[in-house]
Parts: sequence; C-alpha cells; structure tokens
Amino acid sequence: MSFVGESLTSASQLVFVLQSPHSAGDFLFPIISISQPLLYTCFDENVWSKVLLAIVNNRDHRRMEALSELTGEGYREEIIAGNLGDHILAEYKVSQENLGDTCTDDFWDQVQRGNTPIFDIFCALARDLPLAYCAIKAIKSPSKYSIASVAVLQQSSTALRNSFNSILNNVATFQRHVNILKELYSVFDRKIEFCDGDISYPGEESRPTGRGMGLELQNVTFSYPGSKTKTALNNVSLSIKPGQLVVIVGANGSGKSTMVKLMTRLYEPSSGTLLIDNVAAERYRSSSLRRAMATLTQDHKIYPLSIYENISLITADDPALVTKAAKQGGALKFIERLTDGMDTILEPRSRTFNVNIPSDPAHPLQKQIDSLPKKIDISGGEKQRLVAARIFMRFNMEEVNFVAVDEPSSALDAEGESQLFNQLIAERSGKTMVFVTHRFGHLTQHADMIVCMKDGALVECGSHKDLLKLDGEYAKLYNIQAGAFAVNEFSE
Ligand SMILES: Nc1ncnc2c1ncn2[C@@H]1O[C@H](COP(=O)(O)OP(=O)(O)OP(=O)(O)O)[C@@H](O)[C@H]1O
Repeated sequence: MSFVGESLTSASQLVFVLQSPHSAGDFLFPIISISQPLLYTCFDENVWSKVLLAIVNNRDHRRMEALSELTGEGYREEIIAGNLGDHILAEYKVSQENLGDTCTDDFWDQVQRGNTPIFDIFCALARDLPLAYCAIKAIKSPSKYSIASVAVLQQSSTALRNSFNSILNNVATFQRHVNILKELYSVFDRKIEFCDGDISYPGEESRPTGRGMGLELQNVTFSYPGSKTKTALNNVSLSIKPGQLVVIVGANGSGKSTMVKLMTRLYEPSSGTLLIDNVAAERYRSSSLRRAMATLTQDHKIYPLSIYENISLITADDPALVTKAAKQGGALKFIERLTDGMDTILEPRSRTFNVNIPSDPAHPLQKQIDSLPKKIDISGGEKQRLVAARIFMRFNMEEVNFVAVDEPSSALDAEGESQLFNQLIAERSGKTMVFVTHRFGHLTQHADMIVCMKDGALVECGSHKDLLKLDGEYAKLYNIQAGAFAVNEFSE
C-alpha cells in the first residue's frame, strides 16, 4: 500500500511539474528534480541492499572480547575471590599488543568510513539543483518568474532554517559529548569503600600455623548493601582452628553462604571482627590473603576461554598440572571425549554480521554460518566437574591453606559428589576446610566441627554425635534426611 501510495504521489507530482506554466515542455526540470534519488539508486554502495556475511576471525580480537566479558557483573565475585584481575589485564594487554594497529571498530562503522564524502557531496548538490535551475531561469527572464522568485525565496528561507537547526543540534550533541567525557573522568574521583590492608599474608604478625589458616568471627553482624532492615548474619561468633574441617549446615537463607563470603573477604562485616591467624582480616593486603584461599561455590561459571585455560587461568601454564587437576576434579574423562580435548572452547565468542542471507540451508553463506564455531553443550554435572578441576589447580598449590567449598555438588551425581569430597579430604594435608552442604551423609561424620545456622544466627556447634544428642536444629535436619532413607528401605 505504501509503495502504491508513494508511486501515485510521485506520478502526480511529475504531472504537476510538467504541466506547470513555468516548465511546460521543459523536460530537463523534472529530470533535475529526480536526479538525487537516481544518483543514490545507481551509485550508492549500500550494504543493506546486498547479501552479505562478515565474520570477525581475528584470534586476538576474539580473545580480548572474551577477557573483557570476564569483567562483567556475572563473574565479579569469582574474579575477585580468585585474585584474577591482574592476570586477566595482563592477558588482555598481550592480545592488544598482538593486534597492533588492526581496527577494532564495529563493522558498520568501518563500512561507513570506507565511503568517501565525494558521493555525498554530489548528492547534496543534486538536491539543490532544481532550486538553482529556477534561479537561473528567473534571472534570465525576470518578468516571467516574479511569482517563482517568491517561491525561491521561501525555499531559501527553509534551507536557512534547516541549516540553523542543524547547527543547534550540533551544539546539543557537543554538550552531550562533553558530559560523557566528564563522566568518564569522574571514575578517578570514585571512592573505594573496601579498605585494603598493608601487611602481606602470612605475615610476621600472624601466628605460624603450619599449613592451615585460623579464622575467628567475633560478634559478626552483616546486612547486604541495599537491604537495610534484614540482617543476613546476626551476632555470630565462631572460632575455627588451623587445619580443622568445618561443615556448615542449615535451612535455605540461614546465612551459610554469607558466612563463607565474609571469611573469603568478599564482604566486610557490618559490625564485629574477623580475625585471620589472630590478626584483624582488614589489615592484610587482600591480594596476598586471596592467594592463600581457594573457593568453590555453586555459582562458579565457565569462562569463555578454552577448557585448558578454564582450569589453568589462575595459575601456571603447566599441562601436567592441568591434567592432574582435571583428573582430581573428575573432569578428565569427558574432556578426553571432546574432539579438541583441552583446547575446546565451550562457549566461543564469534562476532558475525549478516544481511539479507536467505534461510535456505543450501545457500553458500548459510553454509558458512553453519560452519562457525558453536556453543558446545555439556551437562550441569560436567560443568561442575570442570569448575572443581579449576579449584584443584589452586588447591594443589603450596601457598593455599584455606579452602571454602559452598555446596558445589548440587549438579553432581552421587559418585561424582563422593569422589569430589573424598579427594578434597584425602589431599587436604593440613589445610583448613569449610564446607557448606545440605547433604549430610558424606561430610558431617568426618567433620571436626559442625556449625548449624538458623535465620542468620549460629544456633548449634559441635561434633555430629554431640549435636545429635542435643536433639535440636541439626538433629531435626539430620533426621529428615535419615528418615527418607528409612522410608525407602521400608517401601522396598
Ligand atoms: N546479594 C544479596 N543481596 C541481598 N540479600 C541477600 C544476598 N544474598 C543473600 N541474601 C539474603 O541473605 C540471607 C542469607 O543468605 P545466604 O545465601 O547466606 O543463605 P544460605 O544459608 O546460604 O542459603 P541456601 O541454603 O539457600 O544457599 C537470605 O535471607 C538471603 O535472602
């Protein structure tokens, strides 16, 4: 309908121009009038009218994109806890240097820049050609063009108004750009609320502890930023001795993960104190403290890098160590099944731009699209094994003496879970370990201490036997799980 409407409008305008007393019989004028659209149609290099596929295949550029994605919200806690910031930055710089002068601008910007302004200048001139034509005619025969000259004047004033408008728009755009620049530089004025200490861990002041880390929470209360009324932890005091295996249990939302986040210094207590090896935690330089910690949580993500780097990113580039960690995490079998093994990128970042490509699978560009690297799906449990391998990589390092494991086994099968826990326990060689779990069977009976949480408070603390005798919250949770097995046995 729109096409028909436009065609009718054009035809009637053409008839009007041809019948006009000033241009009767003058075919040049209507041709001049439509010269601009004709120029565009014949000579414009318009990508939208083509069938086109553009692919970013520069390895370094793709790596830079993947690394910069790691600075996003979703990975933040993990990157901070793993002390990965500097490493990612260094890797990014290497790729940036490899990239050299290669342009990284968006595809459309590059196409735009490829056009010289000459064509646009011709088109702009063509737009004003009818006006110039009328003016020349009016000068040549003033008596004939007295009314037309008024029209010309009116058109000139319209043109003047348009150009003035564009100047004002430019001023507004300029102001907007100045504001964006100001915002950019205001980053330097941001106050960092997290206070970093100035002694390294293990420092001279921290007690020599062998291989484990001693942690003590003294009357710790914590509310998440933004939730002013609800406290996630309420006046919690707990002492974990170097080398102890501690299991934290409790109902959903009782504050278990929060406690681990405070111990690993992802958050600071709102009040109360955290002592690490008898020294206030905030006195340590956080990077040195985190080098001594390894955390495995349920939220760990797969990085958009190769499997090898997913395991080794944090530490050394040593294939033997990476294979050992993959084995310990229970990931080696499924990695070996993948065509590219350790080099597989599970979630590759590929940038493509396609225009007007028919969905016909036989079309050559459609075949190209199909041959691009795709996301390789692995199961939730396999992902968790991969993340576990990453933690083993850190775990195997001499300097790590505190390991926090926050319910990483939700997607693991029973065998995978028991292997993971057994490996961690067997190889802990004196490291302090804190496990958060809902499944009691494997861990609580090995634990030196069980901490039972309820509504943000520490309600019970002791060994499995002690807490069962107490017949309180822990016994209630334990009996629910034990009862489930009893019912199953009975029904069989
Ligand atoms: N990022 C957050 N912002 C605000 N509130 C939060 C945040 N994370 C947790 N909370 C709240 O803090 C309380 C304790 O949460 P936490 O995750 O520590 O519980 P949990 O015992 O680990 O639970 P689950 O067993 O479900 O993992 C909950 O009430 C929860 O809603």
